[in-house]
Amino acid sequence: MPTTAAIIPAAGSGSRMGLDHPKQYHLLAGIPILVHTVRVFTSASCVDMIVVVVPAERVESTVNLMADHGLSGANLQVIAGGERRQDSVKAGLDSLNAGVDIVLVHDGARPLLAPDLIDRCCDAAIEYGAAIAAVPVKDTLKKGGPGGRILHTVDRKDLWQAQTPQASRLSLLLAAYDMAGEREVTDEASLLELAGTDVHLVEGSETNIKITRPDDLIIAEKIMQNHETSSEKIRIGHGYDAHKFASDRALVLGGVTVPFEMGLAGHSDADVLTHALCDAILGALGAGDIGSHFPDSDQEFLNVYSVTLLERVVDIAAQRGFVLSNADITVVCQKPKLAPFVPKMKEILAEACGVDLGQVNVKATTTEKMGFTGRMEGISSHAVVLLAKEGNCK
Ligand SMILES: Nc1ccn([C@@H]2O[C@H](COP(=O)(O)OP(=O)(O)OP(=O)(O)O)[C@@H](O)[C@H]2O)c(=O)n1
Ligand SMILES: C[C@](O)(CO)[C@H](O)COP(=O)(O)O
Repeated sequence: MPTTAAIIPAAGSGSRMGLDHPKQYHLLAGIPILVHTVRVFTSASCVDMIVVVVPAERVESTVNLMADHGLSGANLQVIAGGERRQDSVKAGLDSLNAGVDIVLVHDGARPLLAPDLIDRCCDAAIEYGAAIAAVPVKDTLKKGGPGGRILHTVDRKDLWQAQTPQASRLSLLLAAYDMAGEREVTDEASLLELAGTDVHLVEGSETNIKITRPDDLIIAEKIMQNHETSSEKIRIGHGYDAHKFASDRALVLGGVTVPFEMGLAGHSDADVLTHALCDAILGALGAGDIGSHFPDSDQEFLNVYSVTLLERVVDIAAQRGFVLSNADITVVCQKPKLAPFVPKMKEILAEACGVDLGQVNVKATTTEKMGFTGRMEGISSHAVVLLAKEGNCK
């Protein structure tokens, strides 16, 4: 298979959207538009590498943003764009190594493309040299003149509205750029046509919209709701943690200080039950674990009340549009007996997660003196959670 690179131009200012930030960073269903777009390309089997082209001042923050959403690695590069879309695309082309055969250019502001459209554009570029996504014009078109007067009607027969991806052999697009010089274009096909390259049409979709004006966000939200697969509506996660007993510590479990002659060792308050719940939520999000978000090398978290960490984890989920549907936690503890404290634990954890009491369950068990917990070396805990997209959890 030819080596294929995707270039995602996302360095625009989004002036027509009228936001105080570039539209490609605006949240769509709780996730930045650009993250949605890049995610589709990371799942495309024909794409070997992705170059995201962003405003120069946002390169570093975009790298972090992608990593926060589990998008990182040698095959995902973020580089600075240029003044015009075509300059940003050229910056992407210049970043590619000579081994790339096919290049797909796709607007970062088009997050709703279907993965199969990427494959079809790629296949067409391999077959014909160049191909773009497009949809047949369905409205009657008018040429407007001064004062909004109609000059004439444009025959819409055989007219197509160009979209992206716009795909071609890398060599053809580089040659087209060389030939075009400073000519202003609004898509790659224009350059290829000017260079005499036959460009083929691949039927796209009306849902592959470019988010350009405020109304487009309303349309995109609705399309996203219909697109969301079950994995984007609900997410399951598991968390596990264990801590050793320590004589000079308080025993904190589920946010409750439990009277006992020993506590648990740890950088924080070592609340093993709450840590397992944090890891289950982060696991459901694909967002790492408690150690990656609250490192035990950071003085900020020395002896921290772990329920405050849980609140921050719940915020991370909320930023991605997820709320806790329910949690089931099992703490494995030979001694002390925890049953009297379970109701308070549930109350504290439910409040921290912003859910009803019935959505958080806490169970305590011994191991009949088997294993490290049975030998009173420490306490462990498992947690399982179900997260749901806002509006889908009841
Ligand atoms: N200098 C530029 C201008 C645009 N783009 C990208 O090209 C795509 C399509 O451009 P458009 O929708 O016009 O985005 P903006 O230029 O940001 O919008 P506006 O024209 O409203 O300012 C977008 O993903 C945009 O980020 C880019 O990478 N570099
Ligand atoms: C490339 C494109 O999306 C095809 O429709 C369109 O030309 C981009 O235009 P913009 O003004 O840069 O959004």
